[in-house]
Amino acid sequence: MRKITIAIDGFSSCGKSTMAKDLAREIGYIYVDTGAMYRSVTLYALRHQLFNEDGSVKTSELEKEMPNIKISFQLNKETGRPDTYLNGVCVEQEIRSLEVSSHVSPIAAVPFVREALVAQQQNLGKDKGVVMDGRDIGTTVFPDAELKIFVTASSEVRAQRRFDELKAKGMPADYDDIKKNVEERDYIDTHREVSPLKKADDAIELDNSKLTIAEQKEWLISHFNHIVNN
Ligand SMILES: Nc1ncnc2c1ncn2[C@@H]1O[C@H](COP(=O)(O)OP(=O)(O)OP(=O)(O)O)[C@@H](O)[C@H]1O
Ligand SMILES: Nc1ccn([C@@H]2O[C@H](COP(=O)(O)O)[C@@H](O)[C@H]2O)c(=O)n1
Repeated sequence: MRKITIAIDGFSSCGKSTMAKDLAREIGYIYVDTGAMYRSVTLYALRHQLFNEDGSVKTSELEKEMPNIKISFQLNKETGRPDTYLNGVCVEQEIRSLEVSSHVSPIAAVPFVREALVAQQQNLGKDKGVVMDGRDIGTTVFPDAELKIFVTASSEVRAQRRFDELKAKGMPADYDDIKKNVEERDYIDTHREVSPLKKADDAIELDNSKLTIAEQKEWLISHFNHIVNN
């Protein structure tokens, strides 16, 4: 069966990576979480004091540090999913913290950061057979992707899902803080100058507010089958 490129974009915490991971596992494709890459640069910047007091990025310092930031993925045999590594150390937990979530969108708006990560993403997907999720996969990273999905859900639903997830993991969570973070990231991601979050003209939109995880997986597999069988 021919291999294709699948781009899943959308708003924060709407279920993109859940959909992308489920599909990749089902069809035997590589899964790439591009948000994890922006989060890793953010973690590095936090650890190296590369933010100003007001939360803006110390861009010239960060630019000098970019050659020292190496991001990679390794399959976790227990979860069956790729873990994110920053300079050879697994940072899968740390990059999901609210502190990283609160600083990531300004980092992702920096043009040289995007340029470096987009080049790496294009390289990871150059042989097709990849499901990649993010904000600009269908518009910038792989504008020729055969299947493009744009996922949405209300901010209340998204915050509630994230809140439930953190609670289930026994982690501290405040619904209002999470909702505020989700909305702030959406605003910065849709308003930045370089590759703002937007639906590609040829993307299929899915509002999954009222869908279960199983239903959205079935919906996505049917779109995949339609493309590869026609
Ligand atoms: N249809 C759904 N119904 C209920 N919960 C869902 C659904 N889809 C995803 N979730 C849950 O919502 C949470 C956020 O999902 P996920 O991490 O996949 O979102 P995301 O869009 O990749 O987020 P981010 O942009 O922050 O990386 C997870 O706890 C996930 O299990
Ligand atoms: N292709 C992408 C992916 C992510 N971002 C930025 O990273 C943030 C975190 O992404 P998550 O998917 O893990 O939530 C996100 O809010 C964006 O600022 C991006 O710009 N482009």
